Amino acid sequence: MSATPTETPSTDDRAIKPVSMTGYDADFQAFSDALGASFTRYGFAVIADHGLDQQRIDAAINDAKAFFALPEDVKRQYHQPGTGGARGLTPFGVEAAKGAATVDLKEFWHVGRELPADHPYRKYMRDNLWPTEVEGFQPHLYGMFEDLDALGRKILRAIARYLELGDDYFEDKVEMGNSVLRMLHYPPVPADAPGVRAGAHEDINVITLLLGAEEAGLQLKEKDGSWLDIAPPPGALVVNIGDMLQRLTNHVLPSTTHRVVNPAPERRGFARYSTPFFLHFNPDFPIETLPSAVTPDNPDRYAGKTILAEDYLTERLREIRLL
Ligand SMILES: O=C(O)CCC(=O)C(=O)O
Ligand SMILES: [Fe+2]
Repeated sequence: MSATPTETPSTDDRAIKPVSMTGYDADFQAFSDALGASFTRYGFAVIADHGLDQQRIDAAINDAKAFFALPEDVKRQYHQPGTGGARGLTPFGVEAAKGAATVDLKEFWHVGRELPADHPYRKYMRDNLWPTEVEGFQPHLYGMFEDLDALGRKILRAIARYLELGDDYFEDKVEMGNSVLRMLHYPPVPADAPGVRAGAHEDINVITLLLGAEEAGLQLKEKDGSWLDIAPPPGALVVNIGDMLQRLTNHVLPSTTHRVVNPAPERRGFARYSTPFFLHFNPDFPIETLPSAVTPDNPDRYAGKTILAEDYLTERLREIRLL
């Protein structure tokens, strides 16, 4: 059916409706119900009024842009091949979606948690790398890591409420999580570019908090196989469920396939910058199906398959060519 001139072609009645973070303090139960309903339906939610300090975010994003603008040989000093891409730069043309024939059209920088000198998790987490070429990079990017870590934990309280687990269920399971902030750069796309900016994939972690998706391209896969534009309003936060939480909840909360397609011809000359924060469990957390998520209609899909978060992560990084 073709659109009549009075219709707005981009309006899709399947579109995700934003949930305002102001509801978190005003009516936590209603906020948690709305968020949980969005995750159950899409595996995604769009959060308006997230309350993050915009100046701190802008400072970090500007530093990332300055880093990506450096010469390739300077940037490559911060690439550590064979280490899972956990810290520093992963250059253009390395990461590919699981099973994909072509690589993604992106480069990215990873920041992880800073640990005290003698912390037992040091055996799982590497030290951060910090480029000396961009002044302020370290405090700005680590500030953004901490802000998103704190917001992610708040959002997990709402997810715990929705799942009737006790609001602080996730607290001690993620407090030293192996989370990473990914500063992503998708360079301008030539008219004949093969592949897509990011191939269809699911996120590995617990939840992902994504800023910067207002530059078009992000789509989620509906159950009928069609692709739905996510198109958040400017400044909104996109949150999605990752495979670890899907597994813990026996797929009650789905980890939905998503991708970033190349833009329309008039936007192909523009770079895209986005910043997912992949919130992870503590590395030694055993992911074991929640008893409350097992019902006669939804029998345990992972009976006898308890796996440590760290082992699950390693398995998945191999699949996406980062290990
Ligand atoms: O760039 C985006 O909007 C999404 C990126 C993404 O899905 C990812 O890096 O896992
Ligand atoms: Fe993703």
